[in-house]
Amino acid sequence: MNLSLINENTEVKADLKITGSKSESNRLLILKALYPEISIENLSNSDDTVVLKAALEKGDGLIDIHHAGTAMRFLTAYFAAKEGCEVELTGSKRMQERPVRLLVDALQRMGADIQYKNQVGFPPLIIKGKRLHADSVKLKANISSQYISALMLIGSSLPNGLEIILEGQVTSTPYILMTLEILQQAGIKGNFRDERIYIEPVETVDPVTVAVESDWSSASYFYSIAAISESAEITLSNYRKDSRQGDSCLAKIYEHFGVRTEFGKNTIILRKEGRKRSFRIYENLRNSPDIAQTIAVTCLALGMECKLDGLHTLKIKETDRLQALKNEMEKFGAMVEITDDCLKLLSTGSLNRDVLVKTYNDHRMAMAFAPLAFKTSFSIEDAGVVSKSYPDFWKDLKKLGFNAREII
Ligand SMILES: O=C(O)C1=C[C@@H](OP(=O)(O)O)[C@@H](O)[C@H](O)C1
Ligand SMILES: C=C(OP(=O)(O)O)C(=O)O
Repeated sequence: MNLSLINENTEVKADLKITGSKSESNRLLILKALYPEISIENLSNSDDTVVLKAALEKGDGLIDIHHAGTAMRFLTAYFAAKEGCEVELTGSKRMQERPVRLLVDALQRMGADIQYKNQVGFPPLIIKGKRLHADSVKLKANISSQYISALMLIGSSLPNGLEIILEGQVTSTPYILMTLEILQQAGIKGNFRDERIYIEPVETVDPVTVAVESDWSSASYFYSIAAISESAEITLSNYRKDSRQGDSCLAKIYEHFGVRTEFGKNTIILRKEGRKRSFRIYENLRNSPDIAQTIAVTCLALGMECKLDGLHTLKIKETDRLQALKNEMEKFGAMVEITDDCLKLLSTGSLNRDVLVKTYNDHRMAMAFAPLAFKTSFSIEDAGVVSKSYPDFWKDLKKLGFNAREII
């Protein structure tokens, strides 16, 4: 499905309830599989959560998790430690290019039986679940925090718990802290000090209900909309000021673009307050890589320059996001430079019209470019990709007055 987009209504007022965080949901689903006493509220309706839930229910044989990175990494650890199960864990063509070697190596050192079906280091994986006995494991921490979270999630089910010693510069740290906080909320003790994580062994937990906060990465597109609009009052629920999602740093970052966040009881209200504060912004996004595309496109729409760095993980996500951003922003007339971990938007003249934005099977490409509809008319290819994290995205955008029309 390709969508043509335009929004001539530059004043937005809306009230939306965004689906639960897929990161929180996917952690809780793994924990619930280990400890059925856990109940979950506000579970995400994203494809990535739906496939993870189905995989846990299936439990053996061929399991295809499509594009879901957290599902691939969390399930690798989960099935490796599940005695007696036999699974071939695979995913989309892109998933078969996203590395898992560091995690598989660590699990193998812990006694796991995992083999690569095709290329060493990449899915599909053939996993024969075993009781793992290791107490301690070392892991390089600069490629993906998902490997670390995967081990943390199974740590408490091992006889002596698990110590994880992190090597190198830790990336996406808030996701590790999110895992720890969710474990603690479920009644599992653990700590993370310096480069060492420790998760205590736990056989059963007391019945507990954990509420998933709505997804902050999904909220980023409304921050961008507020920034680009003439006036905005967008109420989003359910959000908390003391969020465990690192992308809640949006509230601070979007002050540069004149967007103020008001925290209510379980809502945030985004208001456009006058003009952007500068013509150039610099952000290191090592701790919040998923909002890089949103911020880059906000700058493009507002004719601002930006330097975004700490982006070394973007090349191994749903697509090479640095290259994809450069390709698509340049179609609008921007000058963009990229390196292995940095994107610089150098200048934008007047925005070209009638561009076709490619999405590269990446939900965030579609959603990040959508707010540009305030400034120019263009189309988005394969717009259905948004369902990976936010299936109702286009429906919600229409509530804000966006004209999104399906084209052939
Ligand atoms: O643990 C998680 O839920 C996630 C961790 C991050 O990945 P990396 O640690 O690979 O950067 C993030 O980009 C991804 O969308 C979700
Ligand atoms: C990178 C992402 O997801 P995953 O790694 O779980 O596929 C994302 O949602 O932006």
